[in-house]
Amino acid sequence: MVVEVSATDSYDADGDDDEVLSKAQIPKVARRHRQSPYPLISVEQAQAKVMSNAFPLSSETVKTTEALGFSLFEDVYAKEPIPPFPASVKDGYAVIAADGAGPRRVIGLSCAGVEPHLQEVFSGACMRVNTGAPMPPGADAVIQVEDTKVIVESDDGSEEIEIEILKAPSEGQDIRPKGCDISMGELLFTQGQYVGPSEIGVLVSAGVMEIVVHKKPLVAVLSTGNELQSPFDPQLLEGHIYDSNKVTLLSLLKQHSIPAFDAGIAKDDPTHLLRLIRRALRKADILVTSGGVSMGEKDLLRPVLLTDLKAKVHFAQVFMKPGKPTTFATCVFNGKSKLILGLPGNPVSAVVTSHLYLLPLCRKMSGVSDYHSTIIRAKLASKVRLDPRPEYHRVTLSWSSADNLPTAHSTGKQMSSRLMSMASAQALLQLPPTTKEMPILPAGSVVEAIILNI
Ligand SMILES: Nc1nc2c(c(=O)[nH]1)N[C@H]1C(S)=C(S)[C@@H](COP(=O)(O)OP(=O)(O)OC[C@H]3O[C@@H](n4cnc5c(N)ncnc54)[C@H](O)[C@@H]3O)O[C@H]1N2
Ligand code: MOO
Repeated sequence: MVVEVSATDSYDADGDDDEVLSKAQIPKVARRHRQSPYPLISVEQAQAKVMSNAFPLSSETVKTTEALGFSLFEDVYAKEPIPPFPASVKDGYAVIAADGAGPRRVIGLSCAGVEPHLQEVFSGACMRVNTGAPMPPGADAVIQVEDTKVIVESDDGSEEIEIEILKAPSEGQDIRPKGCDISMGELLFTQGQYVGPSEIGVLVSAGVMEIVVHKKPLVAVLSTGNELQSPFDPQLLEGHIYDSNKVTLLSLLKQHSIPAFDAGIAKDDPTHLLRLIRRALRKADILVTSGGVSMGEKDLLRPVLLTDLKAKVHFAQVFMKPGKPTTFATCVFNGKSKLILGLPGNPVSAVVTSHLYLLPLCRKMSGVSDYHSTIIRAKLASKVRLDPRPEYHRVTLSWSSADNLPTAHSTGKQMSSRLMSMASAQALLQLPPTTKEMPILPAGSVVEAIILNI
């Protein structure tokens, strides 16, 4: 049984890709394997093999404003306190709390965006303040405008001369002291933190305008199969289909801020496949292919990887639906480690396995410490018939405040060719394989669900 083929040799890609010929021996159709020579492993085992082969990449410095989707290479500390000055929380009046309730003379205005007022608030006086404005010296409380009334105004009503405070303020009321959100030098985020929109906001507000991040892996996406036509071809030829996997996978990677490029469509010809793989591996850290990994005589990926690229195939059969023939290999190409995920060609299989293997792998290689997908529990809206393989059933989720768990609604027929089942999906239910005792899960059953797109 072929289980793992050693990759001690490095593949040297010198020479023109257009000249190279595959040496892969493709078995004659009558002599092909009738059973896969690879053991059927669990999803957990497959994930562990993929993750243990993720290799760290180097770091780079980026502008914080352009850091969305990166993860921090090192801990980051605040360069400024937030707020940088004691600030009013309300539109109202800066006062001295000890003066209590009663009349006050209005001596001026401190509004957001001006330098802290030099004029001091003294006993019996107050200063108008806006939300976010610096507190004037002398004042130790803010009284909101709702708790005051005007006693004397200027003739034209454009100035308040005297007001009455209706409720006695307490010291510190409605003031954000300097550094109360974040103090100067405080640890903001530790290394491995994913940089999302709010992290960028925190960093910029604390004066951190550049950060050191992990480089992201570059992914090449390759489709395989003679039946495939580019979406840019004006007319679909007989017996052909549009290559939807490549654009779906490229879009998925884009959605997750992972850099990726189109590596083309390989014909069912080992030499053409090898040429496109070589071209892709010259640049990419990870090569993702779809199709050509099952039991057909045109399933050429593994022979080419093993023979021509001296790759080590870690697994090629996973006990899951969809995604059974998912293949994972590693090789050394031009002296550099490369990871190859051979996803099944069926469109749903390619997307589901991307969520289970490709995205966590990319997150881990991008340095994200929490690279696992989020899993919740959900209740089935209706019964489901279980499959002999553990199934990743596509669902939408709804929430009613009367329930303690979200409800999962199937997206309909779950054939791995029907991408519509994935189109509106918000989660993948992790259904157990069928047993004699339990062929069906009844409505209301609670199952675990992988949340998509977060
Ligand atoms: N004898 C067996 N046959 C099959 C088995 C098996 O265990 N024994 N497994 C089945 C399962 S499960 C899957 S999944 C598929 C996977 O096959 P391949 O990965 O080899 O994919 P292909 O045969 O190349 O294509 C399958 C299907 O997907 C369409 N396809 C392929 N690429 C694209 C693309 N880029 N865009 C859109 N659609 C694509 C292709 O035309 C086929 O219809 O194998 C089963 N067979
Ligand atoms: O495992 Mo295949 O991916 O069912 O269609």
